[in-house]
Amino acid sequence: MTAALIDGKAFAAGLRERVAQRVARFVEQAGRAPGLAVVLVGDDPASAVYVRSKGKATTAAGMAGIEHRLPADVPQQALLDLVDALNADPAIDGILVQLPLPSHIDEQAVTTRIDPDKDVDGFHPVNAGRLATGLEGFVPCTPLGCLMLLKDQLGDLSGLDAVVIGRSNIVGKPMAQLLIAESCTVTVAHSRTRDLPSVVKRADIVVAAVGRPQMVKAEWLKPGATVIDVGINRTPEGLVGDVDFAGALDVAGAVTPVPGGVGPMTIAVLLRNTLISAERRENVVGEGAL
Ligand SMILES: Nc1nc(=O)c2c([nH]1)NC[C@@H]1CN(c3ccc(C(=O)N[C@@H](CCC(=O)O)C(=O)O)cc3)C=[N+]21
Repeated sequence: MTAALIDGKAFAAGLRERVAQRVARFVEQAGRAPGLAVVLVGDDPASAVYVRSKGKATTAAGMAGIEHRLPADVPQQALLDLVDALNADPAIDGILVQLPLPSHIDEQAVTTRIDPDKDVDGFHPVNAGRLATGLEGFVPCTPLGCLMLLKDQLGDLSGLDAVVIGRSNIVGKPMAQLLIAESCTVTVAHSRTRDLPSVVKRADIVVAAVGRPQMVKAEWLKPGATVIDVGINRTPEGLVGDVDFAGALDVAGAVTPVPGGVGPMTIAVLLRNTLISAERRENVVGEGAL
């Protein structure tokens, strides 16, 4: 084994600590805690687990976490009405509607209903457009967490060859935008990409976000590459990423584990985004780096 392990869990703990310190300053100045509303529709056990750990992390950072649970058969209009109420509530700085939603609900209708300036997930098309054009806005938590790990590991990314595997609106596309903004040469690969191994071979940075267990093989990697594994796949053998982790350890320069890599960063960045939303909404100048 030659690769360094990228300890996302430790980095996320540090970020949560820095957020908590700035939250304390915010509370002094604004006279209230930042508020994050999390909406969970139905009772998918995996979603319930994420929502619970989000709730715990929110409280630990000194923020107010408000959970709304709706039955799986809730009419779409009732969900939209709840979003409207949260948009109008001055104590709420961030709104997260846990995805996926039941199939009778149009996810786009819900995502676009959230006030873009409370959209701490960064899923609203206005925030996607802001990211694409270099305007300030909310950036989706998972790709921003990946970028933080990359910059911590590599410093300046400018000129590096980056391959993003996956083109989702939630991870692949915003990840590519972030890497373009860092002056990487970015390739976005996906299920129709021809000869993925040779595309990956060129990359100094590989971000795997496909949702297929251990799809990215160690032999594809350029020796010394930095590998960020966004995949969280539940298999009979346990939780595994999109990368052949054991193999990558012998080829890569650095690699994120699953669990303990990108996942914890997603929650830490969510708290960061919520704090920044609160500071903007109350005109509080944040002090101390995040
Ligand atoms: N509107 C919305 N925003 C989200 O950000 C969102 C969502 N919907 N729906 C579900 C996915 C999933 N997600 C994760 C968060 C933390 C871990 C995490 O902390 N994982 C740990 C533990 C994994 C485990 O044991 O299950 C790890 O990777 O080490 C994983 C996944 C946020 N999501």
